[in-house]
Amino acid sequence: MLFKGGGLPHESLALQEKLFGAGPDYNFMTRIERFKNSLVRVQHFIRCCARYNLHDHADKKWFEGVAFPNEVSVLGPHSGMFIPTLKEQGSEEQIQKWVPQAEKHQIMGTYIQTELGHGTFVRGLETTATYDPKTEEFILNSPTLTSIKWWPGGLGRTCNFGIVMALLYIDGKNYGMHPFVVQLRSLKTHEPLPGLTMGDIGPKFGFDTVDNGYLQFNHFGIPRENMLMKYCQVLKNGTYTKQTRNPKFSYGAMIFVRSMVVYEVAGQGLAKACTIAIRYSAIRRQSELKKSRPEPQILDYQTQQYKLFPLLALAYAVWFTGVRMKEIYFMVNNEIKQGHTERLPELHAISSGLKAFTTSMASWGIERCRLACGGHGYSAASGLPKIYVNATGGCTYEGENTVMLLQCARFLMNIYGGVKNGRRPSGSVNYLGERISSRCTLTSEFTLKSLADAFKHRAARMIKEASERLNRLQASGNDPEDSWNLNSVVLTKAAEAHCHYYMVLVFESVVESVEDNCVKDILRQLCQLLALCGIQENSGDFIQDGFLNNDQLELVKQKQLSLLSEIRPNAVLLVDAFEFHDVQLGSILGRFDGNVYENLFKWAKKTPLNKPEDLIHRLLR
Ligand SMILES: CCCCCCCCCCCCCCCCCCCCCCC/C=C/C(=O)SCCNC(=O)CCNC(=O)[C@H](O)C(C)(C)COP(=O)(O)OP(=O)(O)OC[C@H]1O[C@@H](n2cnc3c(N)ncnc32)[C@H](O)[C@@H]1OP(=O)(O)O
Ligand SMILES: Cc1cc2nc3c(=O)[nH]c(=O)nc-3n(C[C@H](O)[C@H](O)[C@H](O)COP(=O)(O)OP(=O)(O)OC[C@H]3O[C@@H](n4cnc5c(N)ncnc54)[C@H](O)[C@@H]3O)c2cc1C
Repeated sequence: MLFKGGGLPHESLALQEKLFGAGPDYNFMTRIERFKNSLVRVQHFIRCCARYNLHDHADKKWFEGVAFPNEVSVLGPHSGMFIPTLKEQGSEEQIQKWVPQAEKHQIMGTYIQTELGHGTFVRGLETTATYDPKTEEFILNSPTLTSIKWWPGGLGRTCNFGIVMALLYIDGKNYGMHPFVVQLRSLKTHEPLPGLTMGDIGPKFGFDTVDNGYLQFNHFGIPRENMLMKYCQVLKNGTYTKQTRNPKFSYGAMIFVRSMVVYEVAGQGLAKACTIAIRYSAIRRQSELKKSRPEPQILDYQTQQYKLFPLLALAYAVWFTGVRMKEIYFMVNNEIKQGHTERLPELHAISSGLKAFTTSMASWGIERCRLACGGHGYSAASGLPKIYVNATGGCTYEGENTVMLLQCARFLMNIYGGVKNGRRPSGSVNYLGERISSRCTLTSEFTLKSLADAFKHRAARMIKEASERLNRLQASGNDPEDSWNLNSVVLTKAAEAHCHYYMVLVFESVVESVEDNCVKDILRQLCQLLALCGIQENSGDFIQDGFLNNDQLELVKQKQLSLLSEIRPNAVLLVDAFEFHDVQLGSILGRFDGNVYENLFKWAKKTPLNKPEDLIHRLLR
């Protein structure tokens, strides 16, 4: 792979610098300049992919990380949602019609589902697609103000196509949410087609380079052939047929992006923030550790290590978990394509849970990295603000995190209920079929197996207790919906415990798979630190049923602190191992050459506010 991170031929790095490194500074641009600059880079990116024959997905993703550092371009919704939905939900004929055009970027599409009044509650969406057998068209309409499509990336100014999720009506009957391919703009003038009102939704917390937009339909007709018909069809005479029992097949695009977000957003964002903060902490010297001795690297303060090394361990854990999540997605998706849908519920649950768990942890971790960098961490030059606003969007899009945890909890309750009725669970929930051992095997050795077993015990206990509490609530007269709501805090915590165990288990399996003993030992330290910090931060969960006692918790704390000094010698190497190019980091604090102060001063002098400007002089006179 030409551009794969790691062992890149030097000339390729020079190529990246030439192509994308020397451009205008993102931090000195207005929102409109950032958006326009992103479009220029999108065009350049597409031309470069063609010129250098970049078709390998990993190459394109790596190249994308250089072309759009810590930002989403309009290629995100196009390549991450529009094309995958066409491929997953379109008939062969529809795939042949639209996918080649989309892959050549002759059409640019987005995924249009959320409305002004609804995002989470998909069944509450109001946009209608009413079939007219006379014209053999679907008439798309926004019947209310709240039904205006709102948020889709690229919808404001860029995309000329979109997949619209709308309620299918035939002869007055509502068949539920279905996907429709809609041309939004003229391919000649790029003007919105008649019957469509479109625009950008305005400035946001981040995502400056994407024109998230709104779209209002006014009885807009599209051909019958534009409903994606892999799993269900509408015949010319209006007859509705379907080949799947599961109505959730149309929700497939969301599972795909959720599965990708774990690695692409949470994993990458936290790893970059750790790289910046740990490299800078090795450069920054401050205060006095010992009288009449030089100022120490701030990375030598135990408190600085305590801030950053658990996050480094978490970054490795999320990275490995994201890789595993992708593997599971593609494996189960292939099974589904062959008609085996048994694992779809588990895929939905684990992708929902891990997307929520890892984006929340990553957002929290990126902010702690900023805080660990003092004043310069608060400067845009650190790169950390941009990394944060880009990553934290992942807590909301593709399913708001609380809602996603509840979806995961719903699956866990189904599985746990099945176990009590004799069903044997498998896959990521197979442990729920085991008897919960109350015997804690943790010793001062803190083997990875004993640590993973502690997280298994915690998850199994919390899931069991959530289920029992749900039953008690119902037994005391609450209806199922109220019982669920009155139990939802407990349910989200049980889902988080499940995801936490899953992440520790993945990390343990990766460590055991490493053959090089030196690397194995270092990764084992990180996995131990991840687990010990998890136990300490959630100690109530581990002592509540007497699984751990105070003496064991004291051992946990001591081991945690001793690991900090054991990891210190390898900390910078461990972030260098992520192999982020300086252009991908977008950070003066995290530069590979460590030349921070000189470049910070150079950068500041270039800021537009330092350009001689009469108006400002007049204002200040
Ligand atoms: C830049 C690229 C350059 C080129 C590089 C090469 C490109 C290659 C391509 C690869 C690209 C990689 C992609 C990168 C990704 C990272 C980049 C990020 C960029 C992101 C930009 C932002 C994009 C954002 C998009 C959006 O936000 S789209 C809108 C998302 N909206 C939601 O998620 C809504 C959330 N709500 C819901 O999903 C549902 O309402 C609900 C699940 C909450 C409830 O649904 P419902 O009420 O219908 O269901 P119930 O709760 O009653 O449950 C009923 C049963 O159905 C099951 N269920 C529910 N959902 C699903 C599902 N999705 N699948 C399967 N089953 C599902 C429940 O489990 C219930 O089952 P049960 O009855 O058995 O319990
Ligand atoms: C950066 C970004 C990009 C986006 N891109 C797209 C896109 O390309 N295409 C697209 O269609 N959409 C897109 N979206 C929209 C996104 O999918 C929705 O914002 C998201 O699904 C959350 O839905 P909502 O806005 O309705 O939040 P709400 O659900 O209104 O969330 C508000 C609060 O209500 C709570 N809540 C809601 N329901 C429940 C429940 N059942 N139980 C407990 N609490 C609940 C939530 O937990 C949250 O705390 C994007 C959003 C963002 C921020």
